[in-house]
Amino acid sequence: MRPNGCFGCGQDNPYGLQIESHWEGDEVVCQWTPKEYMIGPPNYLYGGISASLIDCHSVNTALSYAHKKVGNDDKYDRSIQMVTGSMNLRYIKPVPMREVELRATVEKVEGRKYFIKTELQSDGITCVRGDVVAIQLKAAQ
Ligand SMILES: CCCCCCCCCCCCCCCC(=O)SCCNC(=O)CCNC(=O)[C@H](O)C(C)(C)COP(=O)(O)OP(=O)(O)OC[C@H]1O[C@@H](n2cnc3c(N)ncnc32)[C@H](O)[C@@H]1OP(=O)(O)O
Repeated sequence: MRPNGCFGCGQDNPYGLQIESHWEGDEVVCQWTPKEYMIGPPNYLYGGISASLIDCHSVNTALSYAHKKVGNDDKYDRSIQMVTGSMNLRYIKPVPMREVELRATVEKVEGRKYFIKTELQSDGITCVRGDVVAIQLKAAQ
């Protein structure tokens, strides 16, 4: 997906998080390591960064799923566009300042709405859980 300036996943945004998400069976997975300055409480990741990670990873999960639904597994179709409609987060445990893993599944699709469940884990422990509704833009938008 290039050029891509998205703050979450854009490889062309040097100030962004530059996450890379990929399918593993029915889940979309991403490993990512924070920079030191992304700290919030002492020793722990800033909560807004967790939110951004979950946001982008979830919307990309929906975007990729929408491509798969029409039999397109490998080519980015710019006519399929997805935005975050809503996001509900539960911060269960503080996130240590080391590698995290995001794991997302598509719960259901209703029309243009994609309901995504994403967990942010540290050492296999779920620290943040997100419910995201990604909405596919109407073709004319
Ligand atoms: C050059 C190449 C580049 C290539 C590289 C690109 C890579 C790119 C990677 C992208 C990865 C991005 C990852 C970050 C994602 C963001 O950051 S996106 C930015 C943040 N989000 C926004 O700005 C969204 C702003 N909101 C909107 O634009 C509009 O409100 C929406 C969400 C499109 C909805 O408008 P609409 O299409 O007119 O929707 P509408 O017809 O009213 O409703 C459709 C359905 O959705 C429901 N709905 C509407 N709004 C909501 C809502 N907020 N919550 C839940 N449900 C809703 C309605 O109830 C309705 O449901 P049904 O009645 O059909 O059951």
